[in-house]
Amino acid sequence: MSVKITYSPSYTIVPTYECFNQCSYCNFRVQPGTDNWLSLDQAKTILHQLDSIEILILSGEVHPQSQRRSAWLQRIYALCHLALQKGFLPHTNAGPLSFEEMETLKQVNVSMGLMLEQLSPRLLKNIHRNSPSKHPAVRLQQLHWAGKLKIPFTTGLLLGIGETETDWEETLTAISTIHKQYGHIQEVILQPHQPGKRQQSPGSPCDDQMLLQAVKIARNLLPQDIAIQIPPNLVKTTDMILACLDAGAMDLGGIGPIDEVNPNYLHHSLKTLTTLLETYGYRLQPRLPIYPQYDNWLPHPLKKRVQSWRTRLNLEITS
Ligand SMILES: O=c1nc2n(C[C@H](O)[C@H](O)[C@H](O)CO)c3cc(O)ccc3cc-2c(=O)[nH]1
Ligand SMILES: C[C@H]1O[C@@H](n2cnc3c(N)ncnc32)[C@H](O)[C@@H]1O
Ligand code: MET
Ligand code: SF4
Repeated sequence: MSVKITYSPSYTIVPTYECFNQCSYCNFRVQPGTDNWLSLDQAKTILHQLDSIEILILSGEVHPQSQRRSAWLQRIYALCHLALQKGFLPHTNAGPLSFEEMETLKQVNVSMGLMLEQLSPRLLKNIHRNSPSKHPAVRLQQLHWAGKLKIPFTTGLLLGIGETETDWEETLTAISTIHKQYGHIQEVILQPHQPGKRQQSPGSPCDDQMLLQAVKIARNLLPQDIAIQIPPNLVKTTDMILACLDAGAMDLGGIGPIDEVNPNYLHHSLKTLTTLLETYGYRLQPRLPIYPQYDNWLPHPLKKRVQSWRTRLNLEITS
């Protein structure tokens, strides 16, 4: 029997690129007030033409004390609601939220996410010196709140931003500890930092060997029920994708037409990935943005939608 590797057929919708943080590696953000937020009409046009399952709502951040914060959250809510109406399954990563904001978005998301990145406070002195929402305590608290609210959650590490292997171990151990308390972490993304054309300072890329080493450490430290995800478009060689799978990564994340975070790195086609994996004894299969063990945590209307997608996917896979 071949080993199953999953990916999520996904499309990324960006409510706004504006962000009050300035992470030095970011290729996504624009200055607050300089872009038009995505309107519901624009979103309708986009959704109309898609054949994905997941809609990843990925946003730049409006300051928590800004007068525009509630309009921003309402827009995100409305976009998720629209995606649900059109039959898609939303997953939001809009940076840190208040407890009430998170509770509100739970009603219209099948899962949510936030990268822990790295817990080390050292990074606040350089790459995160102008990014209040990258404070490790703020991000750890998000993981606790998501657990309390029973939100299936995706988090991860950003690799190659000036941290050490000991920092990885600390961050992974923190994720394990929180998961043991609430049981809500469905997957951990190991995200190799790759420089793009728009970022403030070039930074050095996370090389493939470093990623492989991180996969090995993560598989050893994380509980078995947490999946390890790697982004195939950010790994330089297909040999290294395979090496990461051999080391215990079992998911390739969202695959769609554009990687909004790293637009300079194209995804391989699904056909290429499927054939590559097949050749080496793996089976690439689509999955939903919520892992099955969490279906019972969903508000009733969302649970019904998820279950009908599961039936559809099972029929496709077995036919
Ligand atoms: O669901 C998520 N997808 C993340 N993605 C995935 C991505 O946005 C899309 O799902 C696919 O690339 C779609 O094509 C990232 C991609 C990158 O290149 C760099 C960082 C991320 C981070 C996240 C993330 O935190 N959550
Ligand atoms: C959505 C997530 O994307 C990650 N992120 C932001 N910029 C980059 C980059 N250049 N390379 C890889 N990951 C990045 C951050 O960790 C953020 O939380
Ligand atoms: N701003 C959020 C974060 O950094 C999500 C988008 S990053 C391109 O966590
Ligand atoms: S990585 Fe996220 S938080 Fe940092 S500047 Fe970019 S959009 Fe803002």
